[in-house]
Amino acid sequence: MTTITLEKGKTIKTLNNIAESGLKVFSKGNYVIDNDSENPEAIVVRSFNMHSLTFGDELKAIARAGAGVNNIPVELCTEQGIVVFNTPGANANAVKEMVLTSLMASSRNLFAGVEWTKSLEGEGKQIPKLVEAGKKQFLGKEIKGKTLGVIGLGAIGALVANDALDLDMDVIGFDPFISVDTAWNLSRNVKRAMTLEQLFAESDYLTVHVPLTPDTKEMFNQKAFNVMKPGVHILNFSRGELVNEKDMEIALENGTVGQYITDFPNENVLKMKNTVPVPHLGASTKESEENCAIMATRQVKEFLETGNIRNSVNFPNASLPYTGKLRVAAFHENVPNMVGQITLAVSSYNLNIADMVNRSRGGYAYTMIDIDNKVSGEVIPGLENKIKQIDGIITTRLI
Ligand SMILES: NC(=O)c1ccc[n+]([C@@H]2O[C@H](COP(=O)([O-])OP(=O)(O)OC[C@H]3O[C@@H](n4cnc5c(N)ncnc54)[C@H](O)[C@@H]3O)[C@@H](O)[C@H]2O)c1
Ligand SMILES: O=C(O)CC[C@@H](O)C(=O)O
Repeated sequence: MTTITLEKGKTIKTLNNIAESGLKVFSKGNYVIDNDSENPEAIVVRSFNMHSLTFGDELKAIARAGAGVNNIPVELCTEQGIVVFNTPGANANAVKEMVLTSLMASSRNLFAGVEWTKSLEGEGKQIPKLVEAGKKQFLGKEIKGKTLGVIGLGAIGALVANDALDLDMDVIGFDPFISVDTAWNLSRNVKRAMTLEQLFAESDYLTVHVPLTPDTKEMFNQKAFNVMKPGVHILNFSRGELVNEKDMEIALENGTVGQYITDFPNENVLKMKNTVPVPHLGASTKESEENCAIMATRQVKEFLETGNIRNSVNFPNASLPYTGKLRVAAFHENVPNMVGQITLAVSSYNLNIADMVNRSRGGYAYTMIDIDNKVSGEVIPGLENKIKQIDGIITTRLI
């Protein structure tokens, strides 16, 4: 356990191995990293499943050093006013490199070939002869000129799609919610599929880069396999639950799916034919772990120290330049007259507003108000309590 203690500290807990360069972010300021804490102010996590945890009343933020947040009870956090961050794009290059490596290696039957070669240990001088005789069982396919279907054109999918074009593949993509930023970065040579079925029908290789949501869960199922080209290779570096395992097992047995390369092995997956189980290595590079950890911890630190929110998956993003004067930060229901009531509470203490921001997201909103005056210590708890009593306020901080 790493412990960095300065005077009275804000407690940060980590639930997975977080790169030291990220934790160093907390060495400036009053922070204690205590992985045994029952009531931390912030948690930094990677893949640890947080669904059965209960959260202490000090918890203000959870930062996922990575992309997928399906291991975090995001809705519950929102209801409790806990901001959840992730680190968009910070591990995208690592995953892209892993996808392209696996695409080529599996197409050349490299994994199965190497495994077979190792089984020849003990055959002594016969090995070269056995290799030449046995290699025909691993005859591969070149990816050049074949079609790669990319589902989800976000940070990872767009990188994969662009680089696959450079490998002389034809690329077809499907993403009904593509962001403007990604659309700008995507090569115009990536063909747009209008439906998932069209993409399934045209692809020799499929790679999936979508979050796990109720909409995407088990998107690879019998119905999908029915329209795919026989022998298609499927790469899943997103989440295991995107695949209906029973249907995948049958599709592998009858050759509808030629190979299934997955970063999410389990007991069933390990029993399936023609499967390449990878131990969740997609984002496991030094560079990616550092990028994610630094981005996650910086976002948490900024939020705790200034209230500013960047890259939240449940709160609206909102920031104001921090002047060091008193700031009110309130998370509340997105209903009429909340800002009016908060500013009324502020003016009841005869305080002047220097700056403010109010942003909403779905049924919730976040308001930050900067006070112009020097505020005495006694005013702060009174003002905080007054704001907390407003109907619809979920959490309030005076920073
Ligand atoms: N194996 C690993 O180590 C690893 C690492 C990083 C991310 N991931 C997984 O990959 C996922 C994608 O990561 P990212 O960084 O590219 O995320 P991202 O948010 O940048 O991109 C996701 C894309 O999926 C699209 N999308 C959402 N629903 C869709 C649907 N129904 N059909 C088609 N497209 C849809 C979105 O519009 C978005 O463009 C993550 O959610 C995570 O589960 C795994
Ligand atoms: O932390 C990891 O190693 C994996 C991260 C990955 O699954 C993600 O969603 O970003």
